[in-house]
Amino acid sequence: MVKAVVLGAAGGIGQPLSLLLKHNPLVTSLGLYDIVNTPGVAADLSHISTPAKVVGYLPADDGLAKVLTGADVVVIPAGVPRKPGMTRDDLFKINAGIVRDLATGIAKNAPKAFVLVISNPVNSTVPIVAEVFKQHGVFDPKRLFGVTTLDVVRASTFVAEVLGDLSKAPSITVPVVGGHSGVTIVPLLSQSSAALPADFTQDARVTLTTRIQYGGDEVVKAKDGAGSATLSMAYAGAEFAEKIIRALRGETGIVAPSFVHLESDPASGAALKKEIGKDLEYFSAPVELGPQGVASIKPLGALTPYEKTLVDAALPELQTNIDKGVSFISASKL
Ligand SMILES: NC(=O)c1ccc[n+]([C@@H]2O[C@H](COP(=O)([O-])OP(=O)(O)OC[C@H]3O[C@@H](n4cnc5c(N)ncnc54)[C@H](O)[C@@H]3O)[C@@H](O)[C@H]2O)c1
Ligand SMILES: O=C(O)C[C@H](O)C(=O)O
Repeated sequence: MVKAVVLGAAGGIGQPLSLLLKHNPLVTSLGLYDIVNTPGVAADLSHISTPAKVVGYLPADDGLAKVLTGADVVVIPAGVPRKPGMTRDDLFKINAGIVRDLATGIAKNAPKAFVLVISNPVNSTVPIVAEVFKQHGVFDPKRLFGVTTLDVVRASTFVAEVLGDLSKAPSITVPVVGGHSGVTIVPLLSQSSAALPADFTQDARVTLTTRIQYGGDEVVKAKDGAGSATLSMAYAGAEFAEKIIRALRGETGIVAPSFVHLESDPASGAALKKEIGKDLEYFSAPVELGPQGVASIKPLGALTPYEKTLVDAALPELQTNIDKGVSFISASKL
């Protein structure tokens, strides 16, 4: 029995993500929460002939507490998306408070749930959730994940495009590490499971790396004011949620990159800090998942000199983003 909950379920990501979770036979109960429209979304999804029982709540009548009760996995895509010209950090002003309030609800009603944060800026919203949990005395770093899967999905697709064969995309894996914004997104193309062409130049590698780093901007620009990636994000979020669900059901050997607290597995987290040469609290790295959440954080492995410069360039911005999330909660009255 697995109860999955989507907070922000009526939004651009929330609706297709809820559809994909309803389609997943491992989900037996699906709770939807938003400040608008969840009864309609829930009624619609509830007619689909798959096992999950669907319920939808609004804030009235303690809806947040009700939807979270019994949750095993909580996915958070609530918050505003970017418009052209904005950075993810520009969303902090609105989304930080939304994520803080939802995290407070989780801390009170589902403190043992696995929490998957999609709301941007992920590099700051994940620390916000952690700090709220700490203030409520329920923080378990193993159970908190920033969802960076869309970067991994993009990297697989773009490498398959370079190889001229999109049918390879589902089987290509490229670790993408660091964080989830601009320069903090670091694709390790040298570790792609499908080798790039032998004549692939350094210029082409830089272009491909930049495309992965700024894939989000490509969508924001194409949507021209109507938001950011929703459908590809729903796909990526559902893929990551399924990995989490399989791990919590006892399946072993599942590895996926995610933005995690480096104390989630102290030994491998300390080794990663040494590898990157900085005492960061959070970093996105390939994580081995287990029934308790983070089982271990994998090393980045051998990097090319170019990839090393990318990691070095990511570190100061990551530190700033993390500090911003942490200070937001230390300055907030919960
Ligand atoms: N991690 C990633 O890779 C990634 C990818 C794409 C988008 N995002 C982020 O996901 C977020 C959502 O994007 P979207 O396109 O779905 O936006 P959207 O505006 O379409 O949907 C957001 C939903 O959140 C709801 N919401 C707002 N405040 C809420 C609250 N307090 N409680 C519950 N629900 C609330 C809104 O009513 C809306 O339905 C944005 O912050 C966006 O930047 C992250
Ligand atoms: O680009 C955005 O603002 C949304 C998301 O983070 C993405 O990578 O598509």
